[in-house]
Amino acid sequence: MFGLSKLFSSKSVQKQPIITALAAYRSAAFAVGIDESFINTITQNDDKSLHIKLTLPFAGQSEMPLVEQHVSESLNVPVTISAKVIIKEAAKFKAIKHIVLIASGKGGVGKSTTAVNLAGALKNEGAKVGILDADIYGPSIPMLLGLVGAEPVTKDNKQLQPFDANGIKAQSIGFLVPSDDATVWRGPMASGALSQLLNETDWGELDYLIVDMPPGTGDIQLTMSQKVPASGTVIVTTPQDLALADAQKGIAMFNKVNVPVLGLIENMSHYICTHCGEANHVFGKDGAQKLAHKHGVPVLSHIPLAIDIREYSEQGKLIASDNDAAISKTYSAAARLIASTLYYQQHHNAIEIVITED
Ligand SMILES: Nc1ncnc2c1ncn2[C@@H]1O[C@H](COP(=O)(O)OP(=O)(O)OP(=O)(O)O)[C@@H](O)[C@H]1O
Repeated sequence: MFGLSKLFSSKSVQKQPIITALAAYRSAAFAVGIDESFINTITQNDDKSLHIKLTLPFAGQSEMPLVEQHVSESLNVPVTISAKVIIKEAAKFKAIKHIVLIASGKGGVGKSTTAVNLAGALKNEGAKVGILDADIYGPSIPMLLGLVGAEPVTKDNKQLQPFDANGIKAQSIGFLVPSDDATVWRGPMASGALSQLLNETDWGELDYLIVDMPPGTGDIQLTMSQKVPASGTVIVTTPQDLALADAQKGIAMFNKVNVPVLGLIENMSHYICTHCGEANHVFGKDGAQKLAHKHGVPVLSHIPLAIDIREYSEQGKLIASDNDAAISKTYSAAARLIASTLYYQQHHNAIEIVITED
């Protein structure tokens, strides 16, 4: 994409070893390495140390310290990397590049908690992010983002202004409709309200809009999924058999309406004992993995059952945005993987996924 000569500020820099080292980097999100086309400039300092500027086509900034370490060890010189995220794909809806549905087969598995924290993590990865709470049965995003009591504001009496929750643009069906009314909703009504919120909110430019869907796989969820031009869905489940059986119905529903299932997130996957540090599989083990394998989709993350997650949520704070909280790394890794999957889904020639029996 760039003329190679333009990449290097000094003619004496050996280009190929740097390109090779970047290409050889491997992680879940950068499964095929850092492509040459991501390189913006490379500068060599007097002391031979290198500074590499990258433009990432998906949200993945926080992985750069690991890339620095890898390239530095490969070349045996100190390396610093700065990266900005520019998603070049065409917007799929207004100025929104990707809409990602966060769904669950049944209620109470931690879908909304996961949705807001993924939004926070995507923002930390350098992306412009919004969240739309479409859970008509119990819109909890305002509470999770500390926006309880906020009143929606319109611009020129036409467009609804999204709320700003620490840089995340947020909108909720709960601001418009009292949740008690949801019990009498039908599919067309719910999907109409969702379309209205999507259309009439002044989202501006967004890289990722996370939609917190109502739990379940009935008529309402089906109609809503058909209405949204989604790039993909993430299904949240717990390891319990019942939740997994419902998650399976979720996969079937999204297959039916041709929304790609990006993967499963196993929430409340295990509990780390605060005394001995051992992982206890309170609700069962490997269930999501088996389900994922059966349907040829990945497990994007195993999020532990953690008191911190609940406590932050109750205070309207995002644990994923607190770099000091160990769990934030789990949400970041999941967010990078979702962003990378969305990118490679469109640039699929670049990657070949082989699923083996072991
Ligand atoms: N990993 C976790 N560790 C501890 N508590 C969690 C975790 N995930 C979610 N919770 C807690 O579980 C409860 C249910 O979570 P949440 O509201 O996100 O579920 P949900 O699937 O969106 O529910 P609903 O389907 O009713 O909308 C909340 O009290 C939340 O704080």
